[in-house]
Amino acid sequence: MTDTVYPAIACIIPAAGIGQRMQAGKPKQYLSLQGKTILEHSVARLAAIPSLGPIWLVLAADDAYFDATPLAQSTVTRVKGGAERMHSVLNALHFIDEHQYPWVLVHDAARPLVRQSDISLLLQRCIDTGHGGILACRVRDTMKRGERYVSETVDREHLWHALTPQLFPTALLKAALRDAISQGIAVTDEASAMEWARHTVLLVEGRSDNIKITQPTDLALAAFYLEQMAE
Ligand SMILES: Nc1ccn([C@@H]2O[C@H](COP(=O)(O)OP(=O)(O)OP(=O)(O)O)[C@@H](O)[C@H]2O)c(=O)n1
Ligand SMILES: C[C@](O)(CO)[C@H](O)COP(=O)(O)O
Repeated sequence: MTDTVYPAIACIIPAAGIGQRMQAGKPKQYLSLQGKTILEHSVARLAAIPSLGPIWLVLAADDAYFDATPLAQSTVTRVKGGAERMHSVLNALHFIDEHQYPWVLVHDAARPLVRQSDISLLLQRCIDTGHGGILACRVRDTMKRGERYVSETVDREHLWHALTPQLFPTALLKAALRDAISQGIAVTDEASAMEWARHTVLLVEGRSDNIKITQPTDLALAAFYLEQMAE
């Protein structure tokens, strides 16, 4: 990390999901990866970066696991989650003063493998340009549209997988997320709200091993990637 001086950046980690697709019997952010919970890994990735400010951790109102993790003794601020990810992020934004923290970074608890080098690149590109942005990786497979049959092959030339972290000016994200949600816009990530509000969103190419733990096979893949990182 260079000694670049950045404006104060608040961090939000949405961790209030139930991990239904993981079928693990507990929220996937509390599954173990090399002896630590996925949540601990994701928090540690952000906490290791000096340029990032305090963390607002969004937990389910009925979370029954957090207090048993070492994070219960950490300095993270807990916020109550909402019905969907977008509500959880907006709940956290309500506690973040945009004058104190002009930028906010949002990172999924379910993405424990993000590299500091990728986060540093995102910070640099966004703060240097003044535009918010997202880590993303290019689509490498041929993309099809359809259900039971192919209806279309989609040109993948300019297609990306949106990842996290996603980094935006706090005031702009607050307004965009609030307005998009109130108008029923489908918001699956922060960038969707910012695009809807017609703000520029930078695409910052990141590593494809910054996977989101979503389905059962992802845990073994994450363990493999983590071992590769240690070497
Ligand atoms: N109401 C919600 C839903 C999701 N998340 C968080 O948003 C991130 C990405 O969401 P996803 O991968 O969909 O997690 P889940 O919603 O738990 O997964 P599923 O859809 O399989 O239940 C996760 O860290 C999850 O904990 C959240 O904070 N609040
Ligand atoms: C935010 C995100 O991780 C970007 O790819 C993704 O949109 C989360 O989607 P999910 O359905 O909530 O997992």
